Amino acid sequence: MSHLGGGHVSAQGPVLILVGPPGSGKSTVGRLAAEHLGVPFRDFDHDLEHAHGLPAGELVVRLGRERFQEAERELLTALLPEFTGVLALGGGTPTAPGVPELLAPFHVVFLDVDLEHLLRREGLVSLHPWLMPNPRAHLRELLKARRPVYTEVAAATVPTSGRAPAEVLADVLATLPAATG
Ligand SMILES: Nc1ncnc2c1ncn2[C@@H]1O[C@H](COP(=O)(O)OP(=O)(O)O)[C@@H](O)[C@H]1O
Ligand SMILES: O=C(O)C1=C[C@@H](OP(=O)(O)O)[C@@H](O)[C@H](O)C1
Ligand SMILES: [Mg+2]
Repeated sequence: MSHLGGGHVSAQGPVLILVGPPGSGKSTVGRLAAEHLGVPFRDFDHDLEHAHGLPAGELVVRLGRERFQEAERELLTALLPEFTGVLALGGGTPTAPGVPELLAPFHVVFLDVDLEHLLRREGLVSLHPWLMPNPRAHLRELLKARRPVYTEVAAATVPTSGRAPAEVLADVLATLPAATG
């Protein structure tokens, strides 16, 4: 259970927010969850791309991590009050300064994955050029550093290693408060 969120789910804003490392399945499962719930789906990486004119993975390289995170916080601040569907965040978004506080009123679920399964996920390096030159070492450190942050902002953690998106979806839906689940 999140210390920041404390289970206070806001009536306004996204009904569900997915967090987790790149390749954990936030976009895939988020889309399925929105379909199941009959609400709109929003991929935060696409919002960033739309606002800044470059795919999120390239934007990290172009702006550097600090300015990328400022851009993320700014966009998220604008989006949260006006979007009521399912939101898949970027993998690094919860680690941007100020973002855990922004997420606190909402129902956040952490999609967890272990390193070996993550490395097998399709398109990982081409979508995330900043993982080069050693994606394995980079992801190992990234998981170690970020797991506490994901856990802190989320009300629930759903394991995804070796599990199909439909199985993950069922677990995610089961975490929702009764009125929306
Ligand atoms: N549970 C899963 N098992 C295997 N592959 C998955 C799973 N979830 C997603 N994928 C695949 O992994 C890749 C990354 O998924 P994506 O949803 O884009 O992750 P994220 O948005 O968290 O970066 C995609 O090729 C997707 O089809
Ligand atoms: O983990 C990260 O730092 C990032 C993850 C990406 O999103 P996905 O997790 O949806 O791939 C994207 O926002 C950007 O490349 C940075
Ligand atoms: Mg994604």
